Amino acid sequence: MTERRSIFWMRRDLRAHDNVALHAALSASDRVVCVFVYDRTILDALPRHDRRVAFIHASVAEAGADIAKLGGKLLALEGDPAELIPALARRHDAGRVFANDDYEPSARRRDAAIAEALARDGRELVLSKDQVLLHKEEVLSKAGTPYTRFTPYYNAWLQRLGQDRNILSDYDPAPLKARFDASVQGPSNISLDKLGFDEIDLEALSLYPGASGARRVFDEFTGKVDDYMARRNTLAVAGTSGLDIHLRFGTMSIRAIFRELGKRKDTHNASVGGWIREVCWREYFSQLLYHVPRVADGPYLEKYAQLDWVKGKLGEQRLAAWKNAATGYPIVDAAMTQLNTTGAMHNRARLVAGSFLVKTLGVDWREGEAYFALQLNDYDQASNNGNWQWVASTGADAQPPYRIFNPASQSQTYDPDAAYIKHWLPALAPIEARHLHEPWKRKAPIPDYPAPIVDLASSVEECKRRYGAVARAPAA
Ligand SMILES: Cc1cc2nc3c(=O)[nH]c(=O)nc-3n(C[C@H](O)[C@H](O)[C@H](O)COP(=O)(O)OP(=O)(O)OC[C@H]3O[C@@H](n4cnc5c(N)ncnc54)[C@H](O)[C@@H]3O)c2cc1C
Repeated sequence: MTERRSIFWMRRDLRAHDNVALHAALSASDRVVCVFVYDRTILDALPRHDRRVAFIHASVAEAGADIAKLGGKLLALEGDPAELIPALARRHDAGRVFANDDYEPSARRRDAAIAEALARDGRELVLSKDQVLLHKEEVLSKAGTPYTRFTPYYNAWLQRLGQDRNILSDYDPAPLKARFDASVQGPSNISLDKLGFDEIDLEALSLYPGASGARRVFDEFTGKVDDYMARRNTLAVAGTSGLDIHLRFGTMSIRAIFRELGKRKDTHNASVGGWIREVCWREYFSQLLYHVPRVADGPYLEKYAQLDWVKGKLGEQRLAAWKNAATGYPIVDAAMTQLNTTGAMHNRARLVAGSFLVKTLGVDWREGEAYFALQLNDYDQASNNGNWQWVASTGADAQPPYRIFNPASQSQTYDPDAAYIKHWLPALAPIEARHLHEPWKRKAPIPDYPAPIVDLASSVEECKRRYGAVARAPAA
């Protein structure tokens, strides 16, 4: 049955093409009003200079232009969606609001409130799967419970993908373009200045917004995907896809990515398979946050709530040194400099810097999680939380508690020539690489560079004591 009028509400799916909710709205309606809301309840907490807001702004502009090319219009609003969406539905007498599902606890609360407000007026919020290939109850164990270990989840996920090619369907809006409503009054975008944010030169940060940016990054990656497994851990090379921000904001459909990779004759080569496995971690953490939302506030393994973190003045000093790239461990300081200046950080560097904060400095992983949430261009609550809990050994299928990343050996293995360190800390360029892996072994201290803030050997003992105390504690 077609509705007279519907709303398509664009959120973390900043594209017109192959967008499930947009396609659902066009399929079910005579007229579709498209809207994006700059959500003040999220934006008000962000600093003025926020790379993600600039990326979203440019991507909304491109999505709006693409919708206009199809004969429609994207309306941009600013405020609280909990008020704006029901009001817009009333104004246009829309029976249904279509949007793509968001699995974060705060988004689910928002959507539940909006669904309730719409229902009071006899309207409906319709949510579709778009952000991931498989969601919610689609990958469950034989007992019907969510997976809390990655490998069985991955095997079941692969099997499910292999069984149903429709999962990769292309939701092309073009055949339905006559149903776009271009008559809606209001702006197609709002300037960054009016929103209270700075313009940012994204290209200088190698960030290319919108569907065109995603296409550019994807095409570049397909040219080098065969080397993914060989190069993905080398800190000084761009051996990974760089699709993170595009997956985060939906500037490219995950289905399109898989369709295109599937066209290759050698889909099963180790590098493509290895990359697909990494993408599965994203879906694993997404379903985990959906099924176990309490992980947003504390450890999945609840006994680790008792960990005796370094707190008070010492904890604050250590956290500040970590954030400010002043730990005296070049690999960690280079990683934090990359994050602070660009919003990006290599996955291996995230593991090293994360482990350093939690296991070497003894600071609560939630401090690191919160800092990454503020800084990362690709910040995604499920992936960030899941990875921090992996590093801290508190998560569902995390690394063992006594596995501690040694910053010196990580540096030697993944940045042997110290090229990554020297790139992000150019003042250290004249220093020999071996002294940058273990500066404390150098006869004279490195000029103008801090001494290590903790001794590595004692920090290992301290970490074992901290985790051991919980392991020995009687069950609650
Ligand atoms: C402490 C910590 C925090 C992290 N926080 C985030 C975050 O907020 N957002 C985020 O997208 N990733 C996060 N990651 C995972 C990973 O570092 C990034 O996804 C990756 O660096 C993105 O670069 P890429 O797109 O070039 O990766 P590629 O290696 O090309 O991987 C392709 C895609 O797979 C997904 N992926 C890869 N590795 C992981 C992983 N370990 N967990 C979940 N998804 C993964 C991402 O969507 C990524 O874009 C975090 C990792 C750590 C250790």
